Amino acid sequence: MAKLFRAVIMGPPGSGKGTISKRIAQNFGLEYLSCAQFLQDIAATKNTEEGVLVKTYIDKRMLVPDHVVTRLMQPRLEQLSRHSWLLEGYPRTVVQARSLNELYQLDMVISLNIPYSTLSDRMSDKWIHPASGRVYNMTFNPPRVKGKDDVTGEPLIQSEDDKPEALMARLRHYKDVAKPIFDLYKSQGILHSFSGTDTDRIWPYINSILSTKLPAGPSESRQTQTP
Ligand SMILES: Nc1nc2c(ncn2[C@@H]2O[C@H](COP(=O)(O)OP(=O)(O)O)[C@@H](O)[C@H]2O)c(=O)[nH]1
Ligand SMILES: Nc1ncnc2c1ncn2[C@@H]1O[C@H](COP(=O)(O)OP(=O)(O)O)[C@@H](O)[C@H]1O
Repeated sequence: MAKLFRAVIMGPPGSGKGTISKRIAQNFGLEYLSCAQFLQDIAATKNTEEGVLVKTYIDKRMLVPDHVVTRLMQPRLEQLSRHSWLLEGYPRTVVQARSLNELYQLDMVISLNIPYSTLSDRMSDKWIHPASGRVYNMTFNPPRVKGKDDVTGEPLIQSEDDKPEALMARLRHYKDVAKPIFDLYKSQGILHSFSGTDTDRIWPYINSILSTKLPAGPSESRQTQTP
């Protein structure tokens, strides 16, 4: 069996992690696991102490404590142990990064470096379908019918979190928390940063570097969600 590939994608909110992850998963047949989606699914479906705890943090827009996320992620990653994967939104703290390092040797960490003004413009154009987490952008990937989710036809909303002051605070937080994670991955020689204002311009660089490490594959990809 070919060596399995382990990758992580990082970037501030709105930097295009989800958009690029889907392209990577489609082109290279990796399993793509969004930690936020995974936690949201647990909060929505698991009526356990852990599910309720996770929901409390998500509702308060606070990071779920490291030991809880790590405990939940470990068995999920175990399920994917025979696949190559791409993680989005995990690790989010250096403690999570160290826990992940103890379990897996990462091959590549992709960091998206997008200017604030671009993030802010994107957010003002961003609409979401709250029930599914599907994300639209009125210029980049508009819904088929204005203001309606493509799958359910339900109304789309704009999130309070994406308004300018909230975005600035989230960005500041991201920078503080991500810095030691970058230092760690830099010291391992696996950090690759991509800068720019357009996903479509960054994508060819990511695609070409991944092509040197991975065979382009018939897609076994799907976004992996709840266990
Ligand atoms: N205008 C524009 N919007 C983009 C671009 N790339 C992604 N988006 C949109 O920006 C928003 C954030 O992208 P997403 O992939 O969800 O970023 P994430 O928060 O890092 O996962 C979404 O509404 C995307 O459709 C781009 O190059 N240009
Ligand atoms: N790696 C993680 N560690 C802790 N909490 C997380 C992690 N990833 C996601 N979350 C939780 O999921 C929520 C939604 O995550 P996300 O969609 O990335 O939005 P945000 O950019 O507002 O954090 C976060 O507010 C947090 O409660």
